[in-house]
This record gives sequence, structure tokens and C-alpha cells, in this order.
Amino acid sequence: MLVLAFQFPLQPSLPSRPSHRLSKSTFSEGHAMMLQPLARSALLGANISKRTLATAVKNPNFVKIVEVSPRDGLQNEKIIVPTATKIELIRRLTETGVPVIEAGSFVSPKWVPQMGDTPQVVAGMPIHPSISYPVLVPNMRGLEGLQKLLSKYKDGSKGTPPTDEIAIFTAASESFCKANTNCTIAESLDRLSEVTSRAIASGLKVRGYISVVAGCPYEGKVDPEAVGRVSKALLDMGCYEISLGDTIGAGTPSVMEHALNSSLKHTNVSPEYFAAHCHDTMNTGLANVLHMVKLGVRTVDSAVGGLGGCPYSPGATGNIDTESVVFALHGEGYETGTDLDKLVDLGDWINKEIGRNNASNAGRAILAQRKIRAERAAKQAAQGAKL
Ligand SMILES: CC(C)(COP(=O)([O-])OP(=O)([O-])OC[C@H]1O[C@@H](n2cnc3c(N)ncnc32)[C@H](O)[C@@H]1OP(=O)([O-])[O-])[C@@H](O)C(=O)NCCC(=O)NCCSC(=O)C[C@@](C)(O)CC(=O)[O-]
Repeated sequence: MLVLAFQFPLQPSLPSRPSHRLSKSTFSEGHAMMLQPLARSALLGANISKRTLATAVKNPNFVKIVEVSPRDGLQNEKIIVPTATKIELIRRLTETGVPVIEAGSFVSPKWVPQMGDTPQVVAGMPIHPSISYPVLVPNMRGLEGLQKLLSKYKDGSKGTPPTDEIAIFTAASESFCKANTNCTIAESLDRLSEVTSRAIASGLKVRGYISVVAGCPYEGKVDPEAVGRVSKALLDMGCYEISLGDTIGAGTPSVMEHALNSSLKHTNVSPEYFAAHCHDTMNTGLANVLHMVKLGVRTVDSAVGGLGGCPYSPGATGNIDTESVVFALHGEGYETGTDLDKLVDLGDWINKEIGRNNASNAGRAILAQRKIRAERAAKQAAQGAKL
């Protein structure tokens, strides 16, 4: 197993743009602004009372779920999932109370054919004004594709633009960066710096991903210092949030903690700037998420039904499933504004649609419990009718 050492000059090539960055003092305001929309969406989608939602907005125990199933969940599926199914998944997700739904990616269809219909998905998905629908963008070509689509909404005749947010991605190991994006980390940061500036200038918010923060399929262990340096580069270029990706599910709670601590040290911001993006290959996904939340992280990426896998991460299984994350967070006293029953139904539905087994432990268990209760109730009703 190799421990990576960085060989590229991150800082000299990356001008800092503090005007794009939320300062520590403005963060809570920004965060509250991000959560405000959730209040409205959850009210409509999950039947939560206004009072509960007002509390949630100010509640330090509130955890934002970023639902990545339409993108990270489906990008690795062998069969091409029909565009209509993707749109229906997004429509149903809108009703679960999740505040962020990653809708697709403007990457090369040669590299990731499954995402080739993202322009059609984004143009066709029903949007809720309170929900964010970020799309992954790897380069200027991807940004231009999105901007071309958004330009059709400029005169107002087509209604609200479907998204106001992109997600960019790089990695903490050279080999993974090369495999995923065909360039070095330094080259990817140069590329992303330009993408981010242009995106922000055109009114888009930018979220940053760092892959393989806890282990690389090609190089093994990853130096937390590398994660910290990339976190700083992404925040400096203008990302409002950094998602720490345990792409291959190699992390354990302490490994994720090292990645987070290094990021905090290099960036000098609070844990709320970071998201936990865990895959469940080694069954440590949920433990990692809960540990990160205990450390102050307040955003978790997950996918209903445990969908997912990365095309450039051999052997990696799906994302940690949203159902188990929500079950565990609610059990630990955190709030998410989501409706667990609706998430369970949706995880079951999408797995059946694409012919996969439901990979959500909580989802399968809750479905089984529902069945037992329904059978018991039917038996009791039949006995009652006989009396
Ligand atoms: C990054 C590139 C684009 C570079 O790709 P490249 O081959 O180095 O770039 P290129 O500029 O030489 O382009 C090659 C071909 O792709 C086209 N192309 C180039 N860019 C685009 C674009 N945006 N949209 C559409 N087409 C594009 C381009 O036009 C050309 O087509 P040709 O001339 O041969 O016909 C490529 O490597 C790529 O798309 N990779 C896919 C990466 C990907 O989607 N990975 C999965 C998502 S990341 C992930 O899952 C991790 C994450 C985020 O979830 C967090 C975690 O868990 O770690």
C-alpha cells in the first residue's frame, strides 16, 4: 500500500478568490438560507408542520441530505436506464422532503454512457422551487452544455430554470484522478478553477467533490494531507461546500476523521463546510456517516436503495443508502426533514425498476416489518369479524 505524497504546487497555480467564499461569520447565514427552501419543500413533500420546520431551520441538529441516486446511483448501471425512469425517480424524490437532488452529469457520454441523457432528464424533470438540483460538470465543455440548456429559460417563457448549481470533482490520489478524469490533480484543479469562476459569474453555485479521501483502488492508503490541500484549493476557487468522498468504501470512522481534520487544518473553516459521501463496500458506510456527523459535519450524501458505484472504482459497491442514514440520524436525535416511509417505498421501487436487489438494510427491514404488521392486522380483523 502506498502512502501518497503530493508533487504538485497547488497554491501557486490557484489564485485565491475570497469574494466567492462564505466567511466563517456568514456561514450560518448561508446555511440558514440553504435550509430555508427545505422548510417549504418538506412542508409540501413530507407533511411536516410549519412549527417543526421553523425549528429545523435553526436547529444545529439538522442534517442536510444530498440525494445522489439519479447521478451517482445510476451512472454505473450496466443497462441504460430509460430517461423516463430517471425523471420519475426525481419526481418521486421531490416528494420525500430531501432538499438536494443530484440530477445527472454533463460528462462525456463516451466515458459514462449512462449519463448521456442528462440534458433530456434536466429539461424534463418536474422541479420544485425549494429543492436544489445540482449536476456534475467535469470541464468547460460540460459547463457550456449546461449553459446552453439554461439559456432557453432566459426569456421566462419556459418557466424556472431547472438548476442553479453544479458539482465539480477531483481526487486525492493521482492514479484515481487520471482514471476518472484523464488528467493530474494539478491539471484538474486548473481546469476546475476556470469552470468555477465562469459558473459563479453566470450565477451558478458550485459544490466540490474530492474522491478517494479514505483509500484509492490503485494506490491504497491516501495521505490525509493530500485531502486537506485539495479541500483548500476547492474552497479557495469558490466552492461553497466540499464533499469528502470515500469512493471505494475503504474508510473507517478514524480514517474519515483524519481526512476531515486535515481539511479543517488546511482551510481553517468549520466542519459544516464539509459533506460525508460514503460508499458501503466494507459495510462501514453508516458508521462513517454517523461519526462525521458527531464531528460536526451537517451534510450527508446518500442514495435511495443503496444504488451506485463509480465506473472508475473497480469493486466498489453502492452509496450508503438514504433509508439507513435517515433511520440512524433520526434515532440519534438529528432531524432531516425527510419522510422515511416514502424513502423506503422509493428505494424499493427504483431497485425493482432497474432489476436490482434492494441494497438498503433499513429499507428491506422496514418493508418486512410492514408486511408482518399488515398480516397481523388482517388476522385480527378476520377474528373480529367472526365474533
Ligand atoms: C473529464 C473528461 C470529460 C475528460 O475527457 P478527455 O477524454 O480527457 O477529454 P477530451 O477533452 O479529450 O474529450 C474526449 C471526448 O469526450 C468529449 N467530451 C469531453 N468533455 C465532454 C463533456 N463534458 N460532455 C460531453 N462530451 C465531452 C470530447 O468532445 C471528446 O469527444 P470526441 O472528440 O472524441 O468525439 C472525461 O474524462 C470524462 O467525462 N470522465 C467521466 C468522469 C465521470 O463522470 N466519473 C464519474 C463521476 S465522478 C464520481 O462518481 C465520484 C463522486 C463525485 O461521486 C465522488 C466519489 O464517490 O468519490
